[in-house]
Amino acid sequence: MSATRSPAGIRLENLTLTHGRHPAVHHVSGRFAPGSLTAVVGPNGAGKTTLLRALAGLHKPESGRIAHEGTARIALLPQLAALDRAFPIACRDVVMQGLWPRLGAFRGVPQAERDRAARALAAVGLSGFEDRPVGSLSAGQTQRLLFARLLVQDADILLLDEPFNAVDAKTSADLLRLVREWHGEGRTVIAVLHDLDLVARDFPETLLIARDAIAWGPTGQALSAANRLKARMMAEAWADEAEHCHIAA
Ligand SMILES: Nc1ncnc2c1ncn2[C@@H]1O[C@H](COP(=O)(O)OP(=O)(O)OP(=O)(O)O)[C@@H](O)[C@H]1O
Repeated sequence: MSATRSPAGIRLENLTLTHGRHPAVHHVSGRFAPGSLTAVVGPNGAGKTTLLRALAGLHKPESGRIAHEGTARIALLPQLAALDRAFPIACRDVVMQGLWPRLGAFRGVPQAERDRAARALAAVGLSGFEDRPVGSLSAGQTQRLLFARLLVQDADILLLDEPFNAVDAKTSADLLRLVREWHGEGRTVIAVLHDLDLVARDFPETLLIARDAIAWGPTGQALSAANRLKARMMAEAWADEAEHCHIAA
């Protein structure tokens, strides 16, 4: 990835996201500062994936706004389960998908870009996997592959949805090293995570969400016992059939 970065932050202005009539993210305001490394945590169903998809431009706000500070290339690492591993596609071609926004899906790929894909596979420890069908990979190898696809996108803002889910300690450490490198290069990294120990150790900023933003700021403060309890209670207070803007009793 290239070393020089233009500052790329994102502001949420009273952002509400819904699925049908269900609120998934509710009147959230705040800022992912340029170059920040933020964990998004919260109970199941708290709206974390929906928020990430909205930041990637894949989910339209019901109300409020997502304001980008600066011109940024954004890349999303979806949850591992979102990848169709039964589809017969080789690892090289999965990595190449990361080049589509720049090269188009159906154009020939220049040798330089093929080399870049090979380097990305090597960087995640998958040298020699170019022709392997994706369905033959273990969960950890598949997550490495998705990181290689992210690498070739050379994005200013990286959105990671449970990047260390279903991977062992070695893979997790290797991928975390990449995340730290991206942060060190001035990229803005936003990751949905469930492992609070990892968050406390490696993520300086945290957004604790339970549809509403419970806390957003330095991780030590955001993850206080009081805030975590509040997040649990808020998650229980939101019924799935709740009307937009109403908390069920
Ligand atoms: N496509 C969809 N259609 C209808 N409702 C949805 C859809 N996707 C998510 N939801 C609902 O929106 C709410 C938030 O879901 P989301 O996946 O964003 O939560 P999450 O915090 O990422 O959860 P988890 O930690 O379990 O992955 C949930 O109530 C969920 O059922």
